Amino acid sequence: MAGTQHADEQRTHGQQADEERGGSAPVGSAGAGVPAAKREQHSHLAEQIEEHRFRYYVKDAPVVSDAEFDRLLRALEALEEEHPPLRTPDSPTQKVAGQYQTEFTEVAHRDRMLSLDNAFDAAELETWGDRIARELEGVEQHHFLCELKIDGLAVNLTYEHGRLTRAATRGDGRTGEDITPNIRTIGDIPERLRGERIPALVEVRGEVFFPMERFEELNARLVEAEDKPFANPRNAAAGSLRQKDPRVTASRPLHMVVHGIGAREGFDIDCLSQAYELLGEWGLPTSRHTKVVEGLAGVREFIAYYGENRHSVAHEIDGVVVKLDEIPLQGRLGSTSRAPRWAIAWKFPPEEVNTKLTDIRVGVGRTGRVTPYAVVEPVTVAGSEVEFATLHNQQVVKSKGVFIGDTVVLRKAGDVIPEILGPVADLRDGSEREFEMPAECPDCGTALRPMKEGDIDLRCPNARFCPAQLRERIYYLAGRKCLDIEHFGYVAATALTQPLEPAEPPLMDEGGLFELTVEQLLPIRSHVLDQDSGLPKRDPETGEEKVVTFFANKEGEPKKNTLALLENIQAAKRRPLARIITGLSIRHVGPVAAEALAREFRSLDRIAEADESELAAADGVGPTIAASLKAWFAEDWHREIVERWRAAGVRMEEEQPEGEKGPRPLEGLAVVVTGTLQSHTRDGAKEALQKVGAKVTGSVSKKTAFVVVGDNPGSKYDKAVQHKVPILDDDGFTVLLEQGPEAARDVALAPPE
Ligand SMILES: NC(=O)c1ccc[n+]([C@@H]2O[C@H](COP(=O)([O-])OP(=O)(O)OC[C@H]3O[C@@H](n4cnc5c(N)ncnc54)[C@H](O)[C@@H]3O)[C@@H](O)[C@H]2O)c1
Ligand SMILES: [Zn+2]
Repeated sequence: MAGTQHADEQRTHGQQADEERGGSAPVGSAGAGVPAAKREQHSHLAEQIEEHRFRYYVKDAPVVSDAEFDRLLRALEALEEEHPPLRTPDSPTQKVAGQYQTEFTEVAHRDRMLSLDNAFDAAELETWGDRIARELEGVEQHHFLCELKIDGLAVNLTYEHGRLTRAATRGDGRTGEDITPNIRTIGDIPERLRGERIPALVEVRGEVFFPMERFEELNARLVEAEDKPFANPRNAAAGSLRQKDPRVTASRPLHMVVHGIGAREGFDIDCLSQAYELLGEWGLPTSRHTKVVEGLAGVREFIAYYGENRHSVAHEIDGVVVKLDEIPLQGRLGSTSRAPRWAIAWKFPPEEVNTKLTDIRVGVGRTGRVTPYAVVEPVTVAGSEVEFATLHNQQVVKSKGVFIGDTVVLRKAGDVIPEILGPVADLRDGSEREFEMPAECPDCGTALRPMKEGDIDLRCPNARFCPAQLRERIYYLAGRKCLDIEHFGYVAATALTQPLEPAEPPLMDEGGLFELTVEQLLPIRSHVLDQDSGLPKRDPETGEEKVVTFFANKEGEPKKNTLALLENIQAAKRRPLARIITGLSIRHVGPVAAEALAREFRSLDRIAEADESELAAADGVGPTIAASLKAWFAEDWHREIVERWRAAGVRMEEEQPEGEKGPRPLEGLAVVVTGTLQSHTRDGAKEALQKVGAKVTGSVSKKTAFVVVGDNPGSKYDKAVQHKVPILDDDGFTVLLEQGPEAARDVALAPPE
């Protein structure tokens, strides 16, 4: 079947549908016989929908979420279902988007561009599948082509003899906007098709999208230029493509994925999936995530898979599109005025909602970092209720362009913490205000400041007495990454550091952790704080702040968990050294750095005594961590914590790992390895040295015991000569490992003349 023939047939189907509906509505008195209230409701809804479509398709700045828009459209459909005379051909339910006057030249599509019908649940998908089966009775076989639904905007690319001659938006499906110069700036889209069997004509349909990970950067640039930021990446895609000046489009990271074909000449093809293969060979960006399946079971499997793995794909997806793969069968099913009958869109639950940004507050973290966060009118998104969203720092608040009082687009994708995408700027009424970072710590009143020049983050410098910092440190210390103490969660950390009663908290800093007694715990009454905001949680019924006696039961006796908690705290003293180090909350010393420190120095005292260059030279440590360690140990109260822990019996030395308990003749010696050795790889040499107790460091100093040099040793060799450090070659290295330092010194190389 020739492509153009198929296109004509589709057009006829559409027109028929239009005419049928036109015939059923009495001309000049749309909705006659329908109660006036219903007619009014209908026209009000229709008006709202048209307004939203205009904002969405023309201004690229919708003011309601897609979910909200879909609700309105469904309400209109329900009304028309109830009162069919209301379903006139110009109803928004019967049209593809709509036709608007824009600054672009109008161009006709050779073949109509349609929208898609939706299936919102399994039953609707089933109904669609049944209908296909009914219509195709007698047909031996049909297949479903499953694709991802990309959240962008549809474009129609016309290729004539392999040359891109025109590109247009969807418009009302018959006529779109001419965006040819803009499309030419998109790198994914070839100017000329290459390869074989290039047809005389083909309309290629696809979705242009804006990658989520580049979105923040775009809005930051717009805000800086005092332009309006976009509310989400789909609007950014549409807004970037529909630019009068194609140079602006060229500056935006737009991409496209092919999802259909329209009119064609000299291009006969049986299946859409085969068409995609050819389009891919010609250099067009096709999707790797399509699949041809036989029955609805296969469709359901595809939907389930991408429902679970929605974020494993490079672009944002908002559903799955299922199409009949055989093109002649598509023609047989035809289309309505707005959507093909041979395809259906399965929508995933929305990840974006609109809500009000009621406030921006700041929270104080474990290291004193003060982080702004958004307080929003509670909304449910991706299955959970969201009240807060992180804003990272004052720079991020600025670059997102959001004001307090704005309606904002909030996104919660999978397990990721909720974030604010952007403001719905068109809804501003002038009462919104810009966020200002407070000058003082909200928990202790100390003046905030950056800790280093050039730091964006502001911190509360009152590390010792700031109650928020202590609470967060204690919570972290008891947590998974450190001491991993069961029954010691956020409520316990709050109760121990900032109780309502007694006036003096049992923990003034982390030093007292292992000395806690049951007598100290029983009288504690405290708030239950929300971990995201640090604010007291309230009783949903009375609205009062929740106060708990966390450790004692009604009789004032210790709860079972309280006793277990105390035991667990004692047991935690024997955790590996790296976990103890991590628990000290030293800046830049997370679990990985702590592992490195424990491995290289094997004792907390040696870390405290090491000088900065020695620390910096250790593998996995480096200058930033070294400086931070020095600064930490310089504080008296920090050293007091260590002493109290030592007295309580906390592990201060790394135990020798099993299997490494052999003799350690090089214990404490610093050795540098440089150049390529014949006998060992670099890592192998290091391991061999560490096994016998040596400390492998990265730079040569007076304290270096040996420098082992291979081929092409570089400057470390010169340094060794300069500091008169014994130099060993491959053979000398073997002597060092097998016979020890005395023997090695004897075979050290003579310094050069
Ligand atoms: N928030 C608002 O104010 C507002 C206003 C109007 C429309 N909308 C939103 O726009 C959407 C409705 O627009 P619609 O009529 O384009 O319908 P649709 O988005 O539900 O489906 C049709 C479109 O899906 C796209 N698509 C993506 N991947 C595809 C694939 N693999 N195969 C085929 N098509 C694919 C095409 O662009 C096609 O035109 C809804 O999500 C609606 O919520 C929102
Ligand atoms: Zn503070």
